[in-house]
Amino acid sequence: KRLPRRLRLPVLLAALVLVAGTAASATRIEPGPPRYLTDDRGRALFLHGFNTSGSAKDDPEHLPWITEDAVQREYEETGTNFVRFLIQWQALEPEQGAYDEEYLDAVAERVGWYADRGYHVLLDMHQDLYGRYTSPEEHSGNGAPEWATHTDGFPVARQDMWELVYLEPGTVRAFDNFWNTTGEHPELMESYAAALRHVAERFADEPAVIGYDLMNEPFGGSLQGPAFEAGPLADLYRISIARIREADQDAWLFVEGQAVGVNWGLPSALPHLDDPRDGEPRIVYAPHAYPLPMDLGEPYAGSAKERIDASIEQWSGSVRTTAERLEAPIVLGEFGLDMSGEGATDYVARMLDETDRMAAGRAYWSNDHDGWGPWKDESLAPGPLAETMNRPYPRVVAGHPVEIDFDSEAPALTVRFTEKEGVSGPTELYLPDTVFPDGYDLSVESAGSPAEPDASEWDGELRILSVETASAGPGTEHTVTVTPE
Ligand SMILES: CN(C)c1ccc(C(=O)NC[C@H]2N[C@H](CO)[C@@H](O)[C@@H]2O)cc1
Repeated sequence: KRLPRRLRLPVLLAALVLVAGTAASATRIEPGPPRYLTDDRGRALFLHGFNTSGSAKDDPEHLPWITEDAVQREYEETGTNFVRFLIQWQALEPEQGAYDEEYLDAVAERVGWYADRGYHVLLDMHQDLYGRYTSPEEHSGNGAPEWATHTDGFPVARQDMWELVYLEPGTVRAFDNFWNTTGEHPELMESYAAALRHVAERFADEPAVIGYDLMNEPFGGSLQGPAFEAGPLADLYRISIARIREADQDAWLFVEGQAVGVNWGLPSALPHLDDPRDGEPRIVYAPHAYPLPMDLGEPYAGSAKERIDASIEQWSGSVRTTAERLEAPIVLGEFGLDMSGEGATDYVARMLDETDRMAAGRAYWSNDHDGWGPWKDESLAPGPLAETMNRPYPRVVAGHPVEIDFDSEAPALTVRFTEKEGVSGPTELYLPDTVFPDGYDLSVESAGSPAEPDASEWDGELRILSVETASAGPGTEHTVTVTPE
């Protein structure tokens, strides 16, 4: 992903031209009351996992490399509870109106591997470069099927840097036809939404499928910034939400702003999206984070580290602004880097701290064998990323979360929450053996005074500590702190 030096300025200028309409002062708001996903007992749900997987883009069956053994190993080495699982429109609907049920069977088999291990699965309708039919062979274009790809004869040239294929005339035209910016293809967005409904029909009764990421890294073609995000992108989301809700009233629906500019930290102009379901809305804001200095090849170290930290601060403020507008919880859908770079594990830990502070979920990009992932090689020997992701975190919190903090120096995991009516069950904490090799010490405070938990239980196999705090009435603040014995 490192940009050749000679390409850095033109790429930056090209991308900034594209996002000119997006630029807006990223007003940082004070951390507001975090919104969060909830489980079937009303507990706040925290998602911690990987994207699975980039390899699906080039796989002839459009499936990720993962095996059931690898899912088991992932839990053993990282304690994750979440997977952003890539699916593709071209595999789902290779011919218009004809869905490939064998593909969905294969997806369901893999969902089962995660379900059997207590994972939450987000099915990500993935695209890069619109699809296979708009990108030269060596670029991993994926997403739209051939029948939905209309380049109108405009060229798509090979590029030294895959991202630049987005700017090719044929790619831009394919997107302009999809968004109906050309006025020539009003049917494509409806077809896309119908495909999402078909997936929802298939998994509506699979409790492990927590929801759907409606489109990966949307690109507006010749329409960029607010005109795109508040225009056809919001329209696609409204149509897709309506179609999915015809099949599934309970899935969480994850929406992204455009990738360009927003991945770097500029605010998204995505508008509030209504959810027609009965009960609380279940829309999730799912941004990606790729700080621009790192996209331009800077390591998270030395003089660049301060600039990257400032970029993360801007990103965090922009994300909060957008999530507040959407009245939605936040799940960071992608963050990642080449783990061979200087400061790589520090960057991952920084993003895990940031999402803890935001009460946000996160999925690292990705679990591939490409130098970015957690495995040293195909033997699934864990590398430095696995060790960094294998970190204490709350899987569920029995109330309204106020603070999630893992202090790696102490070390200590602190979870603070206010008691809420309608919530049942314990707070569940994942405690890796690397931090708690000889057990743990648990302390509980309720309304500021030491308290005894009603119950606590340790599952040594899954390394999960369940803590039942004694009820002291709605609004009471409870603090659970765990330190190594
Ligand atoms: C010019 N455009 C539209 C553009 C440029 C760069 C990215 C990108 O790096 N994305 C970050 C990662 N996300 C994808 C998978 O979703 C990975 O392939 C990228 O590394 C996206 C879009």
